[in-house]
Amino acid sequence: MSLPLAPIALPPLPEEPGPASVWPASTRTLRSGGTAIGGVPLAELADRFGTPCYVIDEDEVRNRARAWRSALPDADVAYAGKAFLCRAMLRWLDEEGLHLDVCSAGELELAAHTGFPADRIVLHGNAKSPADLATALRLGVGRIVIDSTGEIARLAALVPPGSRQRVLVRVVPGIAAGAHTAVRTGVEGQKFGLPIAGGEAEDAVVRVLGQPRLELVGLHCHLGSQIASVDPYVTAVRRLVGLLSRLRDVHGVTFPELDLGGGFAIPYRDGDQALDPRPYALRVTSELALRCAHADLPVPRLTVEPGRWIAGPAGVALYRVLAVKSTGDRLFVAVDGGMSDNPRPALYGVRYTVRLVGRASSVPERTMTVVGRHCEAGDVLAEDVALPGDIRPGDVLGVPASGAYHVSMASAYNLVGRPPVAAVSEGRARLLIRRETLEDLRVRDVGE
Ligand SMILES: Cc1ncc(COP(=O)(O)O)c(C=O)c1O
Ligand SMILES: N[C@@H](CCCC[NH3+])C(=O)O
Repeated sequence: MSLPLAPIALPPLPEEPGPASVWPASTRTLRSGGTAIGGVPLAELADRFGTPCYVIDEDEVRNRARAWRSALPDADVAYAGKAFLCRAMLRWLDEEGLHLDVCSAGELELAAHTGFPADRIVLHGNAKSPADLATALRLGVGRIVIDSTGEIARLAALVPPGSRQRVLVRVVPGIAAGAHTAVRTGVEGQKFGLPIAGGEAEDAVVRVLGQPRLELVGLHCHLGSQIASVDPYVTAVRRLVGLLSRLRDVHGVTFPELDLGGGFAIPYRDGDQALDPRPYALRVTSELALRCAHADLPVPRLTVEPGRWIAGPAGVALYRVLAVKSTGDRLFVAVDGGMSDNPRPALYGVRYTVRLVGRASSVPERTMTVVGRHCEAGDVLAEDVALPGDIRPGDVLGVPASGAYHVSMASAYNLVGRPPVAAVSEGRARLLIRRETLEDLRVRDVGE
């Protein structure tokens, strides 16, 4: 078991934050020409665990969790488990003092199983099942986020007599932010939350206040994902404080908490914009203090919910080249994974970085497209990337920024089996999640 690391000292904030790297901070180029992470050569990991394989740098996860905690020492930092969850990850987050955002009974049960404190868990979901709500109440989660009006009485009826469940109401502030329409949740016309503009948010607050078994502790909003600018969050603070002010004026209530969700951008390729927690913290907390002072409201305790920002840059996907093919004017490098372990290029058109990580090459680079092994022409992992011209079957390729929304969104497409996850730290590697075997897939098939 590794001990918690000493708190990292963050360097003073530069005027203009420099570009963030797409590789974990522990990445080194070895004398052999290969690449190591957490002190472990990636080629060694590919041999030991097979490919495709996901590698997660424990110290990178811990340092990124600490970056948010030290940027916002008076706030709660709730890691969004949907980005990537497993028992070891939960332990690291618990040791780093984070809270946890879950959106299903499955994520909740896993957290409970590892002993993650239930009062530090917040349950989300636009369509929570009876099992989600029952599990949340049985385990005693700290907060449940109300996402629709119909959910209010349904939840209240499940709360045992004599107790109260703390809840937040998720509101839609009418702010378009995020890298793709599929991940923009701050605007009206999508399935999450209750709009401020249409009055649905205020109506829900009034209904929750009418339920003695629910304790409304504040508002929640989540604008979307891959947001690189602090501006939309500052606008969200203004709109949410505007609603808080109205709720106090009209209904005589004030709340102790405000949850601004996550969505903080990371780079996938050199030059991509990333969100830095320090300017976020500075601008969001000063805007909140200012707006609350103007409205004569108590300043609520802030919660943020980073998922991708903590897990994404800590993960590297490893693939082995199976085929190299030139057709027309295009050069394709086909690897042994693809859209079943990384659906993100197909879903959102995301562009990734790829590096030859197992050996050196002095052959000049050529532009090629790295594709997966699945039965779709759209199974492209990285379009038009520069790789050494002598790439050949057997080579190991590494794809950084793969720690969030890959393994957690992996599928059984073509029955290839989901990849394993190995953790690296201080020169050691250990398996966290084993590969899904053909036997695992077969045992679910119980009919004739
Ligand atoms: C409610 C909520 N909080 C937090 C997150 C985490 O988002 P991200 O991983 O982009 O930080 C999500 C997913 O977008 C979400 O739906
Ligand atoms: N799954 C998305 C983002 C949505 C996050 C959950 N609300 C991604 O891969 O980027």
